[in-house]
Amino acid sequence: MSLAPPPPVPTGVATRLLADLRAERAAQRRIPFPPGETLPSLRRTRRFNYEPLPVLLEAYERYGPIFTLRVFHAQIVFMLGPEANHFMLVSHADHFTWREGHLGDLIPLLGDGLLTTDGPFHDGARRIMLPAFGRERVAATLDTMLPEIDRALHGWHDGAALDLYAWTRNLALRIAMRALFGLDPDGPRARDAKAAAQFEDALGFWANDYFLQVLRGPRTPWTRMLQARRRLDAIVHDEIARRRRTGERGEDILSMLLDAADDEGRRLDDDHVRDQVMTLLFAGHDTTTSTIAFLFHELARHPAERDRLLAERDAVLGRRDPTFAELMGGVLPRLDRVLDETLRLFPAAWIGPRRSARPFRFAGHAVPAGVPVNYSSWASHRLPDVWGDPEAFRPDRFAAPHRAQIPKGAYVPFGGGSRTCLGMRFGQLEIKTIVSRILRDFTLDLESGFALRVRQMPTISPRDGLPMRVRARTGPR
Ligand code: HEM
Repeated sequence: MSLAPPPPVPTGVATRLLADLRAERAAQRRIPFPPGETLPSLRRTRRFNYEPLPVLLEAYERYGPIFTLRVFHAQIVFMLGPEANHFMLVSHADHFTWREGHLGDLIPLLGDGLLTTDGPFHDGARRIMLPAFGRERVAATLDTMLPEIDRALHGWHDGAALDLYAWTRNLALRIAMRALFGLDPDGPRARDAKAAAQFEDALGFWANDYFLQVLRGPRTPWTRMLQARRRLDAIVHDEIARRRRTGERGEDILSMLLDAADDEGRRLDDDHVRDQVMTLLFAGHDTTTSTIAFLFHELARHPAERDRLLAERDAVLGRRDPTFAELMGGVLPRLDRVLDETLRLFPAAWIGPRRSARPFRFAGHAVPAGVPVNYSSWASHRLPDVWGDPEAFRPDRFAAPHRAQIPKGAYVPFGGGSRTCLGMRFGQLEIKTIVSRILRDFTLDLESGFALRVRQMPTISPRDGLPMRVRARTGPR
């Protein structure tokens, strides 16, 4: 027995645009939107597309924790700050849907995975998948990560120049291919090596300017994305069929999902397994990669923090690799704080797009049903009335006495409530393992003159990569 899939969502640009406009008009007739900037503006739209953070912070300053901005064609309600995050993620999470929000744009690539579904279908699938992300399962992935990191570090030497973002992206994709799909990029099956490239091709769609994303027809980014999806699907379905036929199973998530069932014996059918694994790849790849790049960017700009981190690593681990318990059990508190602070300044999944499922009130304003409502961890993490000196990189804000003073809902890099990031533990482990392994032998400096620019689609990442210079560490440890 499998879960009944949700109804399809139209993906045509014109259909979606018209549906948005109709929903907006119907909603507005009943309840006016919260105050804000609601007239169409190409300038605002472009600015939001390229630098959303200042746009959101300026609007917060002007209108408070709830406001409306017209971006592209649609009026979008934004809710920022601790109370807003708690409202959307925890206390009133059932007032919002994901599938009808902008995450629905991902359906053509991801299908009906956790990011694009709601209600019993989502909750049932999440229950079936949860054991695959339990402590022991995630701990076992360390055996996949460490050799891959060693392989990727081969060739690093004192003075080498590299794009750390591109390096990490390649490494994280190889880890994901093994840990999620059980595919071996160096194995005898040539198609295993191709899967990563197809996925990158498909993902490239969201890196296009929005105005290019809406184009349809031959040779458009849309068509290229669909072609890459078809090729990737062929590989994944072939692998699912092979595992079903042979009974072969491994430590990877795909293997687990093929046999997983909930208490009532419900299972994921093959299409659903495909959608979920693709969703995990999508949700985990860019987020992890960007976080590592941002972390090394901040360490390079704050040598005193870097030195403290190196001292901790050397004292606890010397030259050996960390264990899962050490990485995840608070034995390396500096590493934990540096990661927390990196995710405060640069929470990769920076926006949580939803649609209101019913009318509600927040902070004295009414919001109609059926309209886009977003929270933003990125903007919430930079509010000056919540975070002292919000632009400064200060890992010690997460040290024990200060951490307790962070208001509930203020810090949400992994979302919150019953839909908190499913891969949080896996992502944290991967990031800490890679960072800690690099720091065993190397430090990294920014190329002189480099100035970080952030790209925001679909997750935030360094727009121009991260050119860095390797310095080999010397001396006993
Ligand atoms: C630093 C790394 C990561 C960050 C910052 C991050 C952040 C997030 C956030 C903020 C959400 C909630 C989005 C919302 O509320 O709209 C989320 C959901 C999710 N993440 Fe992550 N993520 C990371 C790594 C991963 C990894 C490695 C995986 C998978 C292996 C993953 C899988 C998921 C899934 C499946 C969901 C949807 C959960 C649900 O709706 O039930 N994430 N993530």
